[in-house]
Amino acid sequence: MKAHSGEVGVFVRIRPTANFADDLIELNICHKRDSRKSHDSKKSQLSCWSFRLEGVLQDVSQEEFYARVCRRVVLGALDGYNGTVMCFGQTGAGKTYTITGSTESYKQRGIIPRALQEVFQEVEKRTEHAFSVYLSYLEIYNETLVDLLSPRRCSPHPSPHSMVVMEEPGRGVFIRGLSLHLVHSEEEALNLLFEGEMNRIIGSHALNRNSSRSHCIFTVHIESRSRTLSDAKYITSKLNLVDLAGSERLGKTGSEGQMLKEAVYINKSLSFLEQAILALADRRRDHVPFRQSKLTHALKDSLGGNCNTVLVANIYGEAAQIEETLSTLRFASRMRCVRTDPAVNEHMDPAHIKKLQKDIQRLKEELSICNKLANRPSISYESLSEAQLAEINNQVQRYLEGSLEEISIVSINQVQAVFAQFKLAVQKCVSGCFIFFPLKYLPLLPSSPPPKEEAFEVFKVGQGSKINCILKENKAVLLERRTLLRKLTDEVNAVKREIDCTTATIQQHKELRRDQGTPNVCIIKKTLKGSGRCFNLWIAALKVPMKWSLP
Ligand SMILES: Nc1ncnc2c1ncn2[C@@H]1O[C@H](COP(=O)(O)OP(=O)(O)OP(=O)(O)O)[C@@H](O)[C@H]1O
Repeated sequence: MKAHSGEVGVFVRIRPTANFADDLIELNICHKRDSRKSHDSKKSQLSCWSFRLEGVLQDVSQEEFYARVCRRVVLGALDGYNGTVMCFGQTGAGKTYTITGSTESYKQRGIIPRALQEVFQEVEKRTEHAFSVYLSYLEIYNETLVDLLSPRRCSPHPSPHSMVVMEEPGRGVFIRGLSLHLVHSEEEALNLLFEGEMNRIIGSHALNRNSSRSHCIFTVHIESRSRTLSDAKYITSKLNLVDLAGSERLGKTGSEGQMLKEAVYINKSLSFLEQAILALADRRRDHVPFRQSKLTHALKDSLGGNCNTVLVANIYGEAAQIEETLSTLRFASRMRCVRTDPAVNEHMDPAHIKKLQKDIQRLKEELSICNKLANRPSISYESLSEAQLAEINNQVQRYLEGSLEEISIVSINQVQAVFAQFKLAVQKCVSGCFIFFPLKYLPLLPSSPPPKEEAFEVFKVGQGSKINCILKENKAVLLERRTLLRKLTDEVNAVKREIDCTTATIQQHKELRRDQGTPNVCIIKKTLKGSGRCFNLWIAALKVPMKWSLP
């Protein structure tokens, strides 16, 4: 169901009477602008008032009333929106009849039993969700909080003072000490409603034989969890059905003694309610006096805010009650100015969160054992702080600009952050946003694949710079060795030439000596070193006489 944001829904219900004051009360359904016009034109005539309301219901059945005014609030509560239906008006005008209904016939049952029926019918229909429904029934009598469903009610010393209106962030307003009752069916819920009704304080005066002497808040607390999604989210809502005590003119009701005291309390708390509504309706005011009375404090988050709120103004249609009717309608039109902004009450299940946290811890431990076994240095899996993210972004930016050679990475999350930044930079570039890329980094862009040689050059000055250095060093060593080898070859060739000459000379001597005597021969060992290797050359030479010379 879509939430109705904006104003509080305000409806008027007229108690049936044979003496409807047609000459005093005119029921008009006007276009908004026309209605304002008529209001302005009648300002000067003090005896005429015009009120703009969402609907006026006269002689409507309980069924039609529920369908037109309450159904959307009840269905909203099943969707997770808080809802409030509140009956306000003069004593005897039909508030209890509207909220609870008459026990005379099933047809005359009021909003509460119909809402309970609707809730359990919907619970049956919405099989994809598991619903929990709890009920509470609070009475505020002479500024005292009373639990109408308290299990301790029958005890000889029930303690009404142990209940307190509390506020907690995330929980809103609640009554500490008020009993909550889990109910599984409409029947169980109705039994509790009747039990609470029996405990209400009723008095009798001239205008109402069964006058409620207190304010009553019947609350249906709904919690729903998805059966199909196993997530930690769940929604809650409160449906408040409020039967306010009736305002009364003491002269008319003739209240005395205890009844008079009750009437004073009732009128005072209703006046505080009016003050709170005035403040809520005035957008310039930032303080709303909710704590002036138990009633306003208990209803703090049920009068506007994130709640679907409906006010039913119960009035008499008789001339004798015209003053009270005017006062009720004034309150109703003020209530219309209260802004609402209904929102679903979504929560995270603390037990589920705890379980997930435990799972994460266990997985981290397993991962750390795996890393140890795989001889990997300790890798951090912690998520990055704002400062760490900013540092990574800065490094990526400098890397892209060419002022940083390497991005230091020590964790998996940093790798992800770096990739995310690269992706962002590429996306910006592709989508036409200006970003500075030096020429050598352009090959990073998928839209312009570089030639191999160019890519190698980029590699040599970038990531491959170390390898390039080693390559250069090795080249220098090889060059040095080549020079040495050339020198050695020259030497060997010279020696060889020497040997050839010597051999030729020996040959000549041999031929000469063949007739003269024995030759003088020895072995010369010559060692040459070069390029880290030893070249041993064994050279046979002849010791020639000093007088011997090369040709
Ligand atoms: N719309 C209605 N149709 C039939 N009977 C009604 C209607 N409204 C009120 N009544 C009857 O009028 C009488 C007074 O109504 P009810 O007790 O609901 O008034 P009330 O506003 O709750 O008064 P109080 O503030 O004193 O408790 C009851 O007998 C009730 O049945």
